[in-house]
Amino acid sequence: MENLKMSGVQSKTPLTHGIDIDSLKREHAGLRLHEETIAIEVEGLNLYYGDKQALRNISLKIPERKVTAFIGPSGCGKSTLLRCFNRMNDLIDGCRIEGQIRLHGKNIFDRDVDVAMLRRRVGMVFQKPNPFPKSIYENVAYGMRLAGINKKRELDETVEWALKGAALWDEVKDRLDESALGLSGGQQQRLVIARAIAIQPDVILLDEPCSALDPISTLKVEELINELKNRYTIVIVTHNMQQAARVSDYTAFMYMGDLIEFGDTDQLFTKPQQKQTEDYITGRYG
Ligand SMILES: Nc1ncnc2c1ncn2[C@@H]1O[C@H](COP(=O)(O)OP(=O)(O)OP(=O)(O)O)[C@@H](O)[C@H]1O
Repeated sequence: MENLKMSGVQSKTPLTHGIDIDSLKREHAGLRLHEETIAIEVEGLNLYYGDKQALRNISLKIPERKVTAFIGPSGCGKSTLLRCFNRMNDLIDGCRIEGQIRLHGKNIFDRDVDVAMLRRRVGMVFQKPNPFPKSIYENVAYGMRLAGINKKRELDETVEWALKGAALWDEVKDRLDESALGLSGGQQQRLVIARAIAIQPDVILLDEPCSALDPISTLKVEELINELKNRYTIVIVTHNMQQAARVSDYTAFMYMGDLIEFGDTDQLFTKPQQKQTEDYITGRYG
């Protein structure tokens, strides 16, 4: 397995966080990272906010059309790493990055990369649903309009397709002209996901997408993630280890800016290779 440091835990330890991985419906047992097609390859990534180093020599490969979760205690750098993938950190004063991130082989930090285009290919959904104060329809059509698509039929078709893809169509098809702000939090989050997929990205970044949602909405978004991975590469930051175990194929455990362990989710939760990973998933810290 790539990127695993091989010292550490010898035997399986009972997991006190109650993650009963065997009882989860795992369609993806027996995944092998070295057999995957890689969508994003991170190599020797260091990131500094001013003098403070937030990411240390991170290297990992994110497989295409799978769900990869980043877990770890608060402040370990999960969101920072996620934000690198569509260069959102470019917007932060004093942020400096070394190393490479290749999206399908092309370094996203190369001078000739069009950042607006990169962000179309690598969409992002945040913790708090952030629909625009526009109609449901216009929220989903927004990215297409920005791309110069104005034909009503094309817009109608894509809006319907994206809302269906985000498992929201049935709930909103009779109120497309109403304000998106009138939707529930869970519906708003699925709307934001519909807005992201309407422009047909390659990758969807989800930064704690369920932390502001109730359990039923969370379940719907998790089901949606499971469906979307047939078409998109998904990277999710989550505080919730049960959620990482439920939705992801691969998991990266980070601690204080370091990538401690990365591998098949089942393996990481049941047979962690590193003592720090074991301590975290058994609730000894974090
Ligand atoms: N814009 C910023 N300017 C300066 N420091 C920052 C900035 N954003 C994050 N940091 C620092 O970088 C480190 C990593 O933060 P980051 O938000 O990536 O962690 P995280 O693992 O996502 O945390 P959480 O789970 O609490 O969201 C932290 O020490 C944080 O204080």
